[in-house]
Amino acid sequence: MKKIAVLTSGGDAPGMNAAIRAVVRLGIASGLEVIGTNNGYSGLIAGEFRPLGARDVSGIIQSGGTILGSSRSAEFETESGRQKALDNLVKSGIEALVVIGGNGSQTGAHLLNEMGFPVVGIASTIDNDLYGTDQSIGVDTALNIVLEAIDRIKVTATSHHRAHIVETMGRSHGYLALTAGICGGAEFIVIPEVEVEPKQIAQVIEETYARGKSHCLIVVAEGAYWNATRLQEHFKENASLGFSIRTTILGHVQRGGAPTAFDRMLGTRIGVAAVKELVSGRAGSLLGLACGEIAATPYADVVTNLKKLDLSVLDTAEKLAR
Ligand SMILES: Nc1ncnc2c1ncn2[C@@H]1O[C@H](COP(=O)(O)OP(=O)(O)O)[C@@H](O)[C@H]1O
Ligand SMILES: O=P(O)(O)OC[C@H]1O[C@](O)(COP(=O)(O)O)[C@@H](O)[C@@H]1O
Ligand SMILES: [Mg+2]
Repeated sequence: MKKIAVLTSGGDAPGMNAAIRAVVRLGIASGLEVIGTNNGYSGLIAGEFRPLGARDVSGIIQSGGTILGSSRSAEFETESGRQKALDNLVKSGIEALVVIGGNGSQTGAHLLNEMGFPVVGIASTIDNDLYGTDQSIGVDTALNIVLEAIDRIKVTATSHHRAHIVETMGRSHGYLALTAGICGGAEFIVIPEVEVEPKQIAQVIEETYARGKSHCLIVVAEGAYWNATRLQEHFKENASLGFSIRTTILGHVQRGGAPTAFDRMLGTRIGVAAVKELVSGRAGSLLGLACGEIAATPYADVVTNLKKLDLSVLDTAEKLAR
């Protein structure tokens, strides 16, 4: 193998740049030419390739985002779109592809690999919803950003004896909300995996005040039915509840941070493993973290399994916040 390409796809995640740097530098050290694809699968379909040298990845390990750009490409979800991408790779003499991205991106990567083109994946999404890795690149940084916000919100909530709803990202997975809720001492956590009714939340708030607390923090995942917007509307229309409530939706601020040491290390380790996988002639798998080690999981397993969330901690979290 002489020439490989790398791309970043889906929502950007802090630590993607560390992974790009590792792929480029270890690729070059292994005698490979490394090509960067701009803007994820959109760039692959448009044939937007550029050679990446060691200097092109200087000074990026400490930066959030991705120097390659990212996208969500509806065209790549079609067979004709993937065929265009494959034709561009072959035409450019590229022999293998590294896909840095989340569950959607890795599903696309699997389909490309099934078309006979060697692909390896690097687990990267702040949602931590990707099967085949204990933790994806970007999760640790996003969590720390959420926690900084929660700690600050708690200060003002306490001063004003308020209940405060904080919404985290998490399209359909509650990992960020659950973990941030535990670490931030939330009195109640709302995640897509567990159904709740607003009256349960109202009851928790009332009980929290009755126990002598001067704030009540509710952390909700954006993907839950009762997200911050719905809860805010619901409580506004039921103002007779007798408590004052405020809402903060954290949004994209969670994704744009400088990567923590953990995410720089994770990006570096998985990037190195991806190059080693290709150099050894293997492909068709996702590289991620399993019990502290970097491990490869076949794409066939990655795309047919859902990442599980440990729901037992939800109950414990609420007990610990009493
Ligand atoms: N089922 C699929 N088949 C082919 N490509 C897909 C599929 N799902 C997602 N993709 C591609 O991966 C891109 C990124 O996926 P998305 O779910 O938005 O982000 P992430 O990879 O971060 O989860 C999509 O825009 C699309 O191009
Ligand atoms: O940046 P966008 O396109 O608005 O997408 C927002 C979504 O991306 C995420 O931040 C990350 O999701 P993915 O890793 O699946 O791309 C979700 O938490 C959120 O729902
Ligand atoms: Mg995803």
